[in-house]
Amino acid sequence: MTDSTDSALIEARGLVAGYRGRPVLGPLDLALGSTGTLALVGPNGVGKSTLLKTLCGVLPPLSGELTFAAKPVAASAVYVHARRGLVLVGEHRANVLRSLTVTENLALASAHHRRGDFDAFTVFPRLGERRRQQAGTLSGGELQMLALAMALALEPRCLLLDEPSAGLAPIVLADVHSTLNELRRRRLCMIVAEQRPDVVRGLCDRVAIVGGGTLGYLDPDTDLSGEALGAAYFSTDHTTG
Ligand SMILES: Nc1ncnc2c1ncn2[C@@H]1O[C@H](COP(=O)(O)OP(=O)(O)OP(=O)(O)O)[C@@H](O)[C@H]1O
Repeated sequence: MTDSTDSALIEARGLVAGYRGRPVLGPLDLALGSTGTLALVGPNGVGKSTLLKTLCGVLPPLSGELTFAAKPVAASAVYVHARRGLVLVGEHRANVLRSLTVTENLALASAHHRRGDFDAFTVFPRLGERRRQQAGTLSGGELQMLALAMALALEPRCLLLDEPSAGLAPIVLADVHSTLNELRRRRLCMIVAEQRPDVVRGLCDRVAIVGGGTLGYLDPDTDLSGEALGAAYFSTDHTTG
């Protein structure tokens, strides 16, 4: 189930994640190649966000080793990791500055843009229609699109997404889902944390249930509907992957 560690873009060994010395998750191992996609599913409070924040260097690990592109991920500001291509879109879209317009937010993100050929308004035409609107007045779906567009402007090598479905109506969610599918087709490395397994169905080549302080890997063809997921959770070998 584990990608070859030789080619791992992001790799954790004996990683323990938590806050102020108190573990939430771990020790766990994780290795994902440069075109790998991994879904982390599980209910509220099991540690999905904690793991994403730790993997992207926002939250220092309590112990263990963590590398990105074969270099240690040291605790430092988000932009330092983003410059290396490790980009988190957090649950509360904190990368979006609410008092700035859509265009201004995209300009800020593009200031770090390496190639300059990412056109947010082609990928998200709806954002083009709202370009002069203050981000704080966007709908939940539009805000999610802006957060995603700003992350993509950084040309990530690995994109970490926390609850992309949060607060979205089904029709907007379909848009976000098709964007994520397109990113997968372009072979972007992604880790997507979701409470809703239906959101990640077909999106990732590996699926791990987060629970009991570690990850339990599932067959990607596993039925991820509610009851089946519960059964899988209890039958899964929660060993490291
Ligand atoms: N800043 C923090 N300080 C201390 N404990 C925290 C902090 N943030 C989260 N926790 C705790 O860590 C545990 C895991 O929370 P986390 O947000 O990672 O779970 P989650 O699986 O992402 O849940 P959700 O789906 O609700 O976002 C919870 O018990 C939570 O209370």
